Amino acid sequence: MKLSELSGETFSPDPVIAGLTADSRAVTRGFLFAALPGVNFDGAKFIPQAEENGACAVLARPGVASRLPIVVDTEPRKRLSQMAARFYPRQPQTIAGITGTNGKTSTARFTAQIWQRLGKVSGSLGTLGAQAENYDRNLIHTTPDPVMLHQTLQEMADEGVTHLAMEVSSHGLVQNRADGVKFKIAAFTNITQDHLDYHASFNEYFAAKARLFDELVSDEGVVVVNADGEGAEEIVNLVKKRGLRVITTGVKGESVQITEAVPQLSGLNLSIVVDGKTYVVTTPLIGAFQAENVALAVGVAMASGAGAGDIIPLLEYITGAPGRMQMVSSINGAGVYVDYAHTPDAVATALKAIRPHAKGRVVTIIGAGGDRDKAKRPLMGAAAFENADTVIVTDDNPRNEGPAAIRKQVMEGCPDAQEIGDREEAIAAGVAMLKDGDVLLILGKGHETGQVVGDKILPFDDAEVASRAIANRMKELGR
Ligand SMILES: CC(=O)N[C@H]1[C@@H](OP(=O)(O)OP(=O)(O)OC[C@H]2O[C@@H](n3ccc(=O)[nH]c3=O)[C@H](O)[C@@H]2O)O[C@H](CO)[C@@H](O)[C@@H]1O[C@H](C)C(=O)N[C@@H](C)C(=O)N[C@H](CCC(=O)O)C(=O)O
Ligand SMILES: Nc1ncnc2c1ncn2[C@@H]1O[C@H](COP(=O)(O)OP(=O)(O)OP(=O)(O)O)[C@@H](O)[C@H]1O
Ligand SMILES: N[C@H](CCC[C@H](N)C(=O)O)C(=O)O
Ligand SMILES: [Mg+2]
Repeated sequence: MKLSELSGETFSPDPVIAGLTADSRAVTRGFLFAALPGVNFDGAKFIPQAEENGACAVLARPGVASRLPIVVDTEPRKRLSQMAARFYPRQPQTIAGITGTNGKTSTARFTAQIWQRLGKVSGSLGTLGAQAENYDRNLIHTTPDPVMLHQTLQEMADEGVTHLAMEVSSHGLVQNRADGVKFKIAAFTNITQDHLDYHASFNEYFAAKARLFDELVSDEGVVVVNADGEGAEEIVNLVKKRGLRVITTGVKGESVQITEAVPQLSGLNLSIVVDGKTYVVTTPLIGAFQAENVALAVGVAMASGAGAGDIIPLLEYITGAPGRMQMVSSINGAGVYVDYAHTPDAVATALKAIRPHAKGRVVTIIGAGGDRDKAKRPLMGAAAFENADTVIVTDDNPRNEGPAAIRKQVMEGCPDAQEIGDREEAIAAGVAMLKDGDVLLILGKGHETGQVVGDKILPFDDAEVASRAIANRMKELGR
């Protein structure tokens, strides 16, 4: 594709663009290099390196000089997204963007499963990568950079995917990563504290999420809102101003109303009312909060044109996302679970959700990530203290921070907790204290397969480590 076609402007010379990237190190011959201002660097600094690597054009803010043809834009991130969408023009026909602090991955996975059982070729894209029946791609971010994103959307469309449920993170929204995506549906889970290391205030965090609803979803789009989530009312008001159709879901939902969500030992019984008709269904999911995510997924499927009577019976077959309230095994009649809660609200929610599964004590293991929102750490500790009987504080991706200092901040919220820095030892200690009827809930890493220490990723999988700890404990006990 020529630069003029890609940019919509006239250029002479008008080079053929072989690819796009915002990383000078990834430039090869014939690429357009997008020089983006970032948190650490101004990408303009890398134009010489991009040239050396074979770049034939540049995208940059006004005032940036280059001897290559240059596309100038005051919003280069937005422009890069538009260009990526032109370079990779095919997208699944129906894309639902899902945002919110907690529940995006779960809702995206549920939606894709519903569509699949309705006979659509469906997929999901987010924290767990991009997946469809014949497609599996690992992505570095929940919402990848626009080039990787549009390449993935095109590959999925070419694999026949027509229906895609896609997570849209607040970082992705601020950085315009998804501005070229044609969202027919936008869904909102909830908003509570997270990422205040990156967003200057909670209001800015909220404004980032709101972009999906006031700017990105199409004018003919449908918005689906979990009415039980914090921030729901604001989102509903905002989209009503735009005149978009709104579907609200949850206990307070008007379109998809949950009238009962009763946790069972191995599932969740739900009563859901749509258009005055009550549907009763048992899902195999653990955790009362999953009712919110399931109802939201039902709303998204309805927004895509399916009927409640076709959708709701399918919930019987829905499976949870890996690492979300996932039962690993049991020992001494005590269940061991792994969950991805890494915000104060998620910690409280997950622990409350596991309580009905414990006849005895709820033991939890918790840590907080380094180089991320520091203010949430004591709040996560306090949520653990308030909702568990025994708390062990350990490490969770210290990244470039001192792990002891992170643990100390978590322990401000739960001073009586046991502190065991080494995560494997912490899990072994948690397993060793279990008695008949207890539950151990290991929080924070969910599906992750590594512990990020400095710039190294050491292999670490909570479910695997917990299984090993259980096997060792059984040996010790002579079973
Ligand atoms: C805070 C944040 O989101 N930063 C992302 C952002 O970095 P940045 O623009 O600030 O980059 P920078 O380091 O200042 O560099 C500026 C520019 O120079 C370029 N550069 C840099 C060095 C070089 O040698 N050559 C070069 O061209 C960079 O590619 C960049 O375009 O753009 C980079 C390129 O796309 C991302 O890798 C980087 O993600 C960082 C590593 C990250 O960890 N992001 C996380 C927090 C994130 O995005 N998380 C969200 C939310 C997860 C959730 O759901 O909770 C996600 O969607 O995953
Ligand atoms: N509706 C909800 N309300 C509150 N907490 C929830 C909800 N859904 C999930 N959680 C909690 O949040 C954790 C993460 O869930 P999930 O992965 O679905 O969210 P996410 O929004 O995709 O997170 P991330 O931003 O890290 O990608 C779960 O393991 C659970 O503890
Ligand atoms: N998507 C989340 C992942 C957090 C997972 C937790 N294990 C951590 O490292 O804090 C984030 O970027 O905040
Ligand atoms: Mg996610």
